[in-house]
Amino acid sequence: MNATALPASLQLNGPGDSRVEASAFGAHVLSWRCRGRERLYLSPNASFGAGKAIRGGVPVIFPQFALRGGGPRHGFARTLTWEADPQPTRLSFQLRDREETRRHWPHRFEAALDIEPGEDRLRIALTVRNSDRAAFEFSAALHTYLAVGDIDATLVHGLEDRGYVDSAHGDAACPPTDAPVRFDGEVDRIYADTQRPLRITDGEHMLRCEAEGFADTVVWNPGAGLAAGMADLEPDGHRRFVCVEAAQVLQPVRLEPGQAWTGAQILIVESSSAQYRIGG
Ligand SMILES: O=P(O)(O)OC[C@H]1O[C@@H](O)[C@H](O)[C@@H](O)[C@@H]1O
Repeated sequence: MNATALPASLQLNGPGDSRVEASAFGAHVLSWRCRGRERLYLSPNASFGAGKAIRGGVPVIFPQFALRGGGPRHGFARTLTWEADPQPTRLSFQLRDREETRRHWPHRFEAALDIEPGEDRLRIALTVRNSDRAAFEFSAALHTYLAVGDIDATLVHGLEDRGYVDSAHGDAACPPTDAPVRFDGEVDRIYADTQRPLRITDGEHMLRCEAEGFADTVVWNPGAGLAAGMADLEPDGHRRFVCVEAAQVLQPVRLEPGQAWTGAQILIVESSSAQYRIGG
């Protein structure tokens, strides 16, 4: 990690060799090592600052997704400093409404991010509570950058029978492809109602990805063309990650005063399996 370009971080060892690192800036998971290797991609060119989110790890998207709202792209949560409250078995961060948040989104809220490393897994949970006197709606996502050996060999399994919104092509509604998602250029899709586990393979390794509370899944890789214009990505950096995001985008969450919502993403290391190899 480039220490000068990234904020200070907190570390926590879980069972086995599981070890997570996260920053209070954005409540951003920067690293998760498990079973002998780093499982998240963090760009060596990543930087942070006012309105500048860290490229890689797990950005927290709240209270809006992309430009679907009047505030900053992907919301303000990923570029504000949260309050750290480390616990023995998890890293916890809290964010409450303040002048900077009310400027973009005029609601009183409490958000918490809990990051819990297990022997073969990482659980990341976002909780939002309405502390206002009126109902509000929001979108959210855990914008996870999974490390892969090579994007050309990477497949996302489990979405074969789901239609999707193609954000790369004017939000066109597309039918199911009956095949794993593969990457040979920009892929930017929102899949609705994806309740089952997904499997991400890169020809060598396999990760299972589960979600609770989040109804949608966003799959994103910029491809070579867009990546070349991203200053905080290393040359060919797009080859080293795929974003599989647990998301609530197409149907925003509505909370009445006093109500709370929790969405979680669980990443689970699985051993490689021939049945998931390309062409297998
Ligand atoms: O560059 P950003 O703001 O972190 O966004 C990265 C990508 O995030 C994804 O979630 C979106 O679907 C893409 O459209 C977007 O390009």
